[in-house]
Order: sequence, then structure tokens, then C-alpha cells
Amino acid sequence: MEHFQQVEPFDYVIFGATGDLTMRKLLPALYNRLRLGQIPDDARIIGAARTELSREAYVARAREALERFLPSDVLSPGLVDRFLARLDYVTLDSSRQSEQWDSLTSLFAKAQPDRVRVFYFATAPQLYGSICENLHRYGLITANSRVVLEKPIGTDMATATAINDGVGQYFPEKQIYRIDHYLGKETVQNVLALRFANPLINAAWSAEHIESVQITAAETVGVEGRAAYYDTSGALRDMIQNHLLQVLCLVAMEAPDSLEADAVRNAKLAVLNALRPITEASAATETVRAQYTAGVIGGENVPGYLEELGTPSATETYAAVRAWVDTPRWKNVPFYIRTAKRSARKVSEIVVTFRPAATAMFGAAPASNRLVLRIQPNEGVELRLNVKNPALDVFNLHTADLDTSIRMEGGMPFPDSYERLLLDAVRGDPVLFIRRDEVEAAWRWAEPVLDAWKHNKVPMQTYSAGSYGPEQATRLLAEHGDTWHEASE
Ligand SMILES: NC(=O)C1=CN([C@@H]2O[C@H](COP(=O)(O)OP(=O)(O)OC[C@H]3O[C@@H](n4cnc5c(N)ncnc54)[C@H](OP(=O)(O)O)[C@@H]3O)[C@@H](O)[C@H]2O)C=CC1
Ligand SMILES: O=C1O[C@H](COP(=O)(O)O)[C@@H](O)[C@H](O)[C@H]1O
Repeated sequence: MEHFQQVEPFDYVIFGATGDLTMRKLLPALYNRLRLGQIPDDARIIGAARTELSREAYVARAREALERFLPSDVLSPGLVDRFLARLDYVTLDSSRQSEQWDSLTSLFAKAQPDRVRVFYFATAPQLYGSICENLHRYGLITANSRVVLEKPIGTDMATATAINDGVGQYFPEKQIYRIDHYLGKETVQNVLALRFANPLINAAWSAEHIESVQITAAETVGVEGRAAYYDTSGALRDMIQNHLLQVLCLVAMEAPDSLEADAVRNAKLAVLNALRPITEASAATETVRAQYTAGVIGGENVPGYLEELGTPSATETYAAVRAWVDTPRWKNVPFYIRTAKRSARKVSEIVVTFRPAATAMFGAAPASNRLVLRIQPNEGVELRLNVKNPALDVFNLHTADLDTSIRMEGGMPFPDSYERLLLDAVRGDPVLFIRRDEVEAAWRWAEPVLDAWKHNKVPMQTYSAGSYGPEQATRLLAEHGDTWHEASE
């Protein structure tokens, strides 16, 4: 059994405490960490939202959320009660000045003033600036405070800058934790281990040996209950500008000097700054956008995006981009990135295709080696090798896959990425959070694509729900003789 270290006592204030994210992800994640012994007895979790609720009424909601969103085998009545005993609730419109803030102030007054305070913003990002202003006005920001910002940090460069400026007026950068839950995924962090702890892989990690890289995050779900948010966002803003660019950075970055936050962030920033700009003109050849139409997933008919929405919309539910990292290491290596709602399968993975061996020894050319890093599901690593075809008398090649699962001890499922990240904020470890300059560099690259799409420089394609996406995305790769790796292959 892995040993988990307890963190120091803390006050975790969640703004947006009645919302979907808090109920579905944050409270279950904190419960799991308590179950594993990481949360000390005197830690407090304080929910804040405008809805008038007594502490008891909030605790009842939290209990329901744990029962709904956690598997029953991790819920024990004693532990649930211990967790709920740490909860408090304040009715607070956090964007306004009012005496409602007194309740929060008096809760803080009951603990040591130097205790770690984490302010988690699980509300609309437009509120972040005013919440910070009020935290400052009511004297609640201490040297030991941190603020965790949920995505999206803006919808473009201007809005991202406004949010970062608003928060930055009251919190220094080292106290700001911009969350990207993909960085909390074990197998995403494993990119660093695989690359830099294995000379075998590290030595081949460049354009000399690598032909192309694919990064996919596909989901079978549609926009669920989040259509109001999603329709203002779309696939590029929702997944590529943040999660998938972060994954790309880990794949493409030079070795950082250490695993210290700034060393890793500097290395990622260098990749973002080296991304070849996509212009309104090149967007037509380098990007594909599409919306799903009605189809079948898991044997069930599902409606198309526009039917689900009930209104016309120019928002993409699929995006594919051919990106280029203009550094000597990645000269002329395409990075194909794609994301989709209502895809055939739920899969997030990185696929690295190596250049084939240049030998005529075996008659037919050997197949390319291919390394698949499965982020989810079935977390693991797969390597396609050429071996002798044992069935033939003549020396002929065929391919065999080395396939290893990456598992927790005892075969337990991986913890949800929020579990790790929520406590990293308490520990004051920002390495898996995004620095301001990274967010802005990502917007600098993404914004021209969004502009080209807004100005209809790239036609909106369609794909049936339950398919792998539009034909145009297949062509994007075919131009280089590549094909998308589908998880079933
Ligand atoms: N849900 C998800 O899966 C994900 C969400 N996010 C992000 O997390 C944030 C929250 O999302 P989600 O939970 O889905 O949104 P919800 O709309 O479900 O919840 C919003 C929460 O904010 C509260 N709230 C709104 N205005 C105020 C205010 N002035 N003061 C205090 N509380 C306020 C609401 O409660 P009340 O009305 O009682 O005030 C509610 O608790 C968003 O930034 C979203 O983009 C990011 C990734 C995934
Ligand atoms: O941030 C988001 O991520 C989820 C997908 O996360 P995953 O961990 O299930 O891969 C996506 O559904 C959501 O639209 C997006 O906002």
C-alpha cells in the first residue's frame, strides 16, 4: 500500500460551492484524500455561494454528492461523517461588498492566522477579479494564502489578460494556481518519466527518428448539462488551447534542469513560443472544425449538436490541427492534435510514430515503430516492434506489440486528477499548474485559428455521432502519408 503524507492543517474556501464542479469533482476528491489519511483532523472546507443555506442543509447536499459521484466501496459511514464534520458554509455573493463577508472573517478568526488558506474559484471566470478585490478589501489574503483558478482563463487573449490582471492586482504570481486537470493525470506526468528516465527513448526523441506525433482526446459524451458554457467555447477553447497544448509541451520540451515548477514551466513556455503561428490563410490547410450530427453511440441513438442545443450555432464540437514546433529537435515533424465530443470511443492518448528503418535487408520495408502512451482509459504504454514472422520459413517481418498497463499497487484505479491537484495547492507546489505566460502564449497561438474560423476561412464540417470525425481530418494526415491511430487498431 502506498504511503500518503498528511498535509498541514488548512482552510479550503470554495467559491461556487453549490455548483456542478464542486459537487461532482471537488468534494469527492477531498473526501478521497481524507480517506487516504492526507487531510488532518482540524482542516476545514468552507463552501461559499449566493444560495441561502444553513450549514446543515449544505452538509446534506454534500452527502448526496458523495453518494452520487463516488463508488459505494469507498464510502464508509464513519469516514463520510468525519469528512462532513470538516465542512462549513457561508452564504455570500462574493462579487459584491457586503456584511456577508463577516461570516467568512469570523470563521478564519477561529484558526491561527498563518494557517494555509486556499481560495478555490469554481465560479464563472468573470467573477475572479471582483472576488480577489473583496478578499483584499476584507483583509483575508495572507502570506500563506493561495488562489486556485478554474479554466477557462478567458476566451481569447484580451479576456485572459483581463482575468490575469484582475487576480494579479491582489495575488503575486507565486500564489496563483491555474488548474489544468490534464496535468494531474498520472499518465500525462508519465511523459516526463518515460522521456527523461529512459535513455532508450530519450535518445530517439527528435526529428531524426520521429516522423509524427498525434495527441487525441476524444469523448463519447456530448455537451451534457453544460451546453450554455460549451456553446460559447467550442472544442478548440475547451480542450486544445489548454489541456492538449500542455500535453504537447511535455512531449516536445527540452529537458528541464529539475522538476522545480519554474524549470518545468520555462521548458513548456519555450515550446509554446516555438509553435509556428497559424494565420488566417494557413488555417484552411492546417485546421479542421466540425459539428456532430445525429448518430449511434453504444447502440443508442443520440441527437445532433444543433438538435441538442435547439438553436443554430457555429460552435465546433470537433477540432483537429496540424501544429509545428519550430525548434531544431522537431524540424518538419507534424504534431496532429484532435479532440471530439460524441466520438466513437472515449480515449486520450499520445501516439509517436518513428521513422522506418532504412534497410533493404528484409525485402519489404519494415513498419514504423510506434509508441502509444495511453492517458485514459487502460493507462499504459504500447510499443510496436518489427519481429521475424515465426510462421514462415523465409525471413519475413511482422509486427508485435509490447503492451504494458500502468497500474496502482493492488490494481486500484488511478485517483482522479483533482485529488492530486487540490492538495498540491495546500502543499504550495505549483509545478502542475500553469503560469500566466504559458496561458498567454497558448492564446497567442490559438487566437488566429479562432479568428479564421469566425471569419469562415475554414468551412464547418459535420460528422455523425459515434464516428471518428470528419473526412477532412483524415485528409489532413493523408497529405503526409499518415493516418490517425484509432484505439481499436
Ligand atoms: N463543471 C465542470 O465539469 C467544469 C467546470 N469548470 C469551471 O468551473 C467553474 C464552475 O463551473 P460549474 O460548477 O460547472 O458551474 P455551475 O454553474 O454549476 O456553478 C457555479 C457556482 O458559482 C456560484 N456562484 C455564482 N455566482 C456567484 C457569486 N457572485 N458569488 C458566489 N458564488 C457564486 C453558484 O452558486 P449560487 O448560484 O448559489 O451563487 C454555483 O455554486 C467555471 O469556471 C467552469 O468553467 C472547469 C472544468 C470542468
Ligand atoms: O476540461 C474539460 O475536460 C473534460 C474532459 O476531461 P477528461 O478528464 O474526461 O478527459 C471535457 O469533457 C470538458 O468539456 C472540458 O471542459
